[in-house]
Amino acid sequence: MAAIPQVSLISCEKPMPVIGMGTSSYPPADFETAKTAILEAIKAGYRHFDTAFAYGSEKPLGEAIAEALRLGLIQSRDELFITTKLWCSFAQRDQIVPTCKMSLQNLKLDYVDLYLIHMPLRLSQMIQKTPVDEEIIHPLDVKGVWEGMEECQKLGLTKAIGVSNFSRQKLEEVLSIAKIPPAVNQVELNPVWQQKQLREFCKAKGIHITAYSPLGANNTKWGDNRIIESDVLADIAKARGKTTAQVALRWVYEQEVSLVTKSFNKERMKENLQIFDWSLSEEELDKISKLPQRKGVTLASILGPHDFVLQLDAEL
Ligand SMILES: NC(=O)C1=CN([C@@H]2O[C@H](COP(=O)(O)OP(=O)(O)OC[C@H]3O[C@@H](n4cnc5c(N)ncnc54)[C@H](OP(=O)(O)O)[C@@H]3O)[C@@H](O)[C@H]2O)C=CC1
Ligand SMILES: O=C[C@H](O)[C@@H](O)[C@@H](O)[C@H](O)C(=O)O
Repeated sequence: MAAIPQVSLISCEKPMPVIGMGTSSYPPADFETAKTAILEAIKAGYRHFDTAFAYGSEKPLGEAIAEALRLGLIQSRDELFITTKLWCSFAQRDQIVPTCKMSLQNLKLDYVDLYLIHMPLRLSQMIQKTPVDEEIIHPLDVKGVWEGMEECQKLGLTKAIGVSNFSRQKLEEVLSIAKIPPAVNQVELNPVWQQKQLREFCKAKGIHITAYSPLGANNTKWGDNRIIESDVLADIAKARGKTTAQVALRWVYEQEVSLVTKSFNKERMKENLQIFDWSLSEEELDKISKLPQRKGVTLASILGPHDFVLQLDAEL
């Protein structure tokens, strides 16, 4: 297998592997299934894992890391790059540090590598299911919450801090008050939602983009099958002796972003790593650039079609 390239992030000493294993599964995986899949991913060569308080995957990830150390698959936790996210129900100045510590406890770690604000909004209740009632959705106190994130980094609870699902407008708000600028914005990015403008803005500001749902989150309740069923991608794949998924992931990587993709299937997780020893031709890139564009994963599809949420989606 070709080595996995790494990227450096601003305000962070540790480089990030450009491909990470997602851990948000649908339907939600039970503890053992998630832990076993994560261990398989470590065996397959993944060193970057993306979790979130909201996914319920912090505990199985923590257990898988402990087991990987016991088995000698890795010598030290430092060999891994672990990202987790602040859930919207804790998005208040005084709750950020305790919430980060709670995630560390779930993960059985002393620090994470990257801590992200999951979404640019606050929920005034803890939720067990989505969609949520409109009354509990509130604007984010960007200044207070970002100060809390900065405190997490200063305390050494995380090596880097960033955001997720932030539009250009929301990033500008953060940049206007930040002492530590966001290292990463994790957003949906794939051949059918290419995010050209956001990519240009982030590049100019030194904010690294990580693509989520690079395969369009097929077979989940938040995604669709436009990528996996794309004839254009399938034709390129056939001509190159690759799979449609590999063509999509390679295209994402060639946009100078990193990506997190989820597979709990042993063969597919290996397949998804085979994208670093070949490249797409100009002609293939051109065909992909002409694919019809539509956002697949909307905050409204997760939280409900409430005005405030629809407004956030429209900016993204
Ligand atoms: N910050 C945010 O708001 C969000 C972050 N994320 C993060 O990004 C990660 C990845 O995104 P996600 O939404 O899961 O979607 P992906 O685009 O990674 O797609 C995952 C789906 O594709 C299937 N799949 C994986 N590999 C292949 C393949 N080679 N061929 C065919 N099908 C394949 C998986 O099934 P199988 O497991 O059976 O292989 C799964 O159903 C998440 O797990 C999460 O960590 C995702 C959404 C939002
Ligand atoms: O209810 C749906 C799920 O929580 C889903 O929205 C998340 O897992 C999403 O992929 C995310 O990362 O935010």
